[in-house]
Amino acid sequence: MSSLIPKGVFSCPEDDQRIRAAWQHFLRSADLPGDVAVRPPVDQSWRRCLDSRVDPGLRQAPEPLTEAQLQALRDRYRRLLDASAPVMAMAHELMAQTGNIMLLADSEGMVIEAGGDYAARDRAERIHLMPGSPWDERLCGTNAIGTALLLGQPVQIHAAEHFCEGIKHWTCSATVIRDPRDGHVLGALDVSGESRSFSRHSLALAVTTAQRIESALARHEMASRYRLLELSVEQLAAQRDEGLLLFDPHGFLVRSNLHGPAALAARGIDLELRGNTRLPALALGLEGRPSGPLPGWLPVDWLQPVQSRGEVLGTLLRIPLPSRPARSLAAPHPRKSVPGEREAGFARLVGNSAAMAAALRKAQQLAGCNVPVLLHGETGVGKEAFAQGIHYSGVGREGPFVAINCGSLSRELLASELFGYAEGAFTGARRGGMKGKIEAAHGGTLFLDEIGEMPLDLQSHLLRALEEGEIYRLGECAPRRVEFRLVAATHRDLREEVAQRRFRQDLFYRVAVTSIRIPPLRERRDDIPLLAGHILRRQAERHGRALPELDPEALQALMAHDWPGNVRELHNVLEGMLLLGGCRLSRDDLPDELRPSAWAETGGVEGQLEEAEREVIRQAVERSRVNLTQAARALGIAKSTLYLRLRKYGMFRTAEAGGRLRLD
Ligand SMILES: Nc1ncnc2c1ncn2[C@@H]1O[C@H](COP(=O)(O)OP(=O)(O)OP(=O)(O)O)[C@@H](O)[C@H]1O
Repeated sequence: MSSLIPKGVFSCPEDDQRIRAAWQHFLRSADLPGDVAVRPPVDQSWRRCLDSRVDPGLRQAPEPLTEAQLQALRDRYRRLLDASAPVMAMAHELMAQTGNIMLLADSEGMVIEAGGDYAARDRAERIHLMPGSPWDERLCGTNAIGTALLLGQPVQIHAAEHFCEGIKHWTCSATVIRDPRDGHVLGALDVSGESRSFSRHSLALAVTTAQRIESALARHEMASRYRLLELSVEQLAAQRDEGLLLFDPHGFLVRSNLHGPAALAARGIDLELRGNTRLPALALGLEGRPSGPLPGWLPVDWLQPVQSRGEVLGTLLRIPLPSRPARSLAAPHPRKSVPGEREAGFARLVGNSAAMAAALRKAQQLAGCNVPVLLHGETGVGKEAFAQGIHYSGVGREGPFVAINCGSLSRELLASELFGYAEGAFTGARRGGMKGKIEAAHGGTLFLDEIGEMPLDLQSHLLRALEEGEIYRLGECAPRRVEFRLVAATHRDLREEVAQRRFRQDLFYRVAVTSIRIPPLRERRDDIPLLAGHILRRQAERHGRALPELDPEALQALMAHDWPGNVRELHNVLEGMLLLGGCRLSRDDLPDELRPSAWAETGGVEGQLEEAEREVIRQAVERSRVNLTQAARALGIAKSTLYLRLRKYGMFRTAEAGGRLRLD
């Protein structure tokens, strides 16, 4: 991301005359007069211009590219152009009649896009400040685009500060645009106008616009990584004896399967698997093929493009383990689970609804693949139960399962719980220090509940633990090796948290791409009968009670409820009913919030009156043992009215043993 505006980058138009005189002196003697303060970035740039023999009498930048050449350049910079299109369009509108233009340049200073005031654009074209023209400092002397690119920071160049005569009636502010993945400079954003339009704010505008472009780039990047992983996850999860490394279209490593490090080591390939590992040869060219010569150790038939609808989104590098012959790339054999089969770790998760089946299928698929998994869902939907399922069905099932909730601890406590501490690290620290949860999860799974609540600085330490496989206990200088699988959970939208800068983007990439949404109970009401039966059986056993029968009316109420607390709430309700009710659990045994008033959706006073009426009618009918003439008389209403009311409230008059009413 662009840094904040450093000191000394603003021009002082009131010094313009003196700076022009200093420039003339500089051209004569190759040095500045002692009494004029030319700002350091300008002074240094003039000296570079002299060294590069830039012609100070230049009246304009070199001739622009032809239309075809410019188009080819723009194709190369498609990603940057797409990310900046909305802000350039806005600049066009906002800068109308301000005398200012906005320019986007590539990393060499070649202008690739322009927007803003039309009249100013016409005047800018006279000095070739336009798409297709190069504004490299070595060609055009001191200028905001070229100088910002050389310095890698924002800079304002006003009037006489420009090195070449023909540009001295312009004022320009520019900053660099960096690639959010690794911070390398992608290009520059410039705001320019004739010198009378000078404003200090132009530089602020350039910096904020560049930041918006960087954010857009990061969002695009996140979305395409998401797609790439979605497309490759089945292959990465498959239990095959080969190393699989997934690379994005720019040649950055996205993921490795479990055998990746072993396959590299077995073949003596020296490639460290870290978050920013890059194989430049795997950067894809325009036609979706690797753009550079492959390293000697990499035969072309190890490469498999990952495609969607004809577009190549990345590359899967498949490294056969030396003992086995390489398999045909065309015939991958992903491990398939038998339909309906539920792996051991997931056996205690109940539910056959389509939504639950989809979540379970994905969890079983990811369990076999050593990637972090993010579980997304409301409270009580079963995130921890899923995490355990993934652990007990995964490769580390023999190791420990360690859970910690990031939302329930203060920052300090969470830090020491996660990373542990050395003896004497702080007052009250235990003698001998303490092992943290990450170390405790070594060889197994760490379940980080509510990861979205983790403070930003701890997120960096967690990322390091994931990427480098080492942690430092608080107060210790030597790292400790840790190897664990991360399963994280959150109820938050982590993309939004990243956008709001409350969650680190690199950690998001690491954990959120392989995510599973666990649907809330209200989206899978079909599961409630099965779940209710399962919970009642378990609780009856636990409390040494006979298994009670659940009245259909009560079940219907359970199915109609919205369950803000999801399965946990259902569990608590049923346990309470079991302990307080008899051998048949009816609607009367339901807690108040699930009684008819809560499931009748009318709500408010009207709803409550109706509920009261319904209850009076029910009692009268039951007391009369479903003799409706007698019940109507007891209620003081006509029998026909009673019929209408019974229909309205969904009661029908078939009496069960004991004369109870049931819902229609
Ligand atoms: N599909 C299911 N089948 C059986 N039991 C379930 C299921 N889903 C959840 N449970 C049970 O519901 C209770 C709550 O589940 P769990 O603690 O996993 O939820 P959670 O999403 O992690 O909750 P929180 O967000 O509050 O931490 C547990 O007792 C769990 O065993």
